[in-house]
Amino acid sequence: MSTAPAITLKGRYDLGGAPLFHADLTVPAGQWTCLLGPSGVGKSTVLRLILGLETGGSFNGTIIANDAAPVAPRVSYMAQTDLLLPWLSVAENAVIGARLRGEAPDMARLDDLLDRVKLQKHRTKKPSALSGGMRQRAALARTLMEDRPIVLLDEPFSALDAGTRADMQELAADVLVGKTVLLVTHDPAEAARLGHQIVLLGPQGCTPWPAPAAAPIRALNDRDVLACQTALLQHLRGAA
Ligand SMILES: Nc1ncnc2c1ncn2[C@@H]1O[C@H](COP(=O)(O)OP(=O)(O)OP(=O)(O)O)[C@@H](O)[C@H]1O
Repeated sequence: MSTAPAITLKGRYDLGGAPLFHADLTVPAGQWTCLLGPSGVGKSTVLRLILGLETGGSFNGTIIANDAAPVAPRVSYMAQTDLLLPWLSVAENAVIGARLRGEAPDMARLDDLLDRVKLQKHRTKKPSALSGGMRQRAALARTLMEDRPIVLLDEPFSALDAGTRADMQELAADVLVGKTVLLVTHDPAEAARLGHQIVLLGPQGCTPWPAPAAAPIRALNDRDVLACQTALLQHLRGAA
């Protein structure tokens, strides 16, 4: 798999004939960038634009990787909705990418990931037999099965209880070392823990927010993490 590139998205996005946001976002190579902002500002749209998916609006600008190769074919994407296929089991859903490409799935990797997302004993169940948090972990396993250099995550831990959320953050940070990751989140604590870079998206553009100095993934009780999440929450409350 190719080296993780940096990605730059620059331009204006219009929805229904009016501008929704201006963006000048650089996602550094091999690092986590956490994107926050009010509901409806366009965070998921940014991910869909990078993927080249339909958004309902129009983008006038550029999305480029610093190695000049196309971005979309190198992306692994976890959407806000789990997009699990209801007729497949947890394990079959997790390897759907390889199956669709006509490749043999890496079964050792699958076993390891199902252990780590705590779904090993549920691997033969269909999505309808899972809780919301279990479904989200199944979708996370499917995303992590794809060994892609660019990973786009749209609120991937939002349905998880607090303890499992912390565990899954640590799993994702471990598995995605060296990848270029763009994480959309509403959780200031998550951004303070995971982000090499934290960016706030507003109608006028992207504003960097200072991340704690230590390298991610940071301890939950790290003093700088706590200070960062508190300041970020205060700012977001003020901006809402
Ligand atoms: N397919 C679509 N067609 C038309 N409008 C859309 C479509 N998808 C999203 N929108 C609109 O685009 C705007 C931005 O949506 P988006 O989902 O990107 O916001 P967001 O910042 O991710 O919100 P949230 O934090 O609530 O998930 C919203 O006004 C939404 O209603």
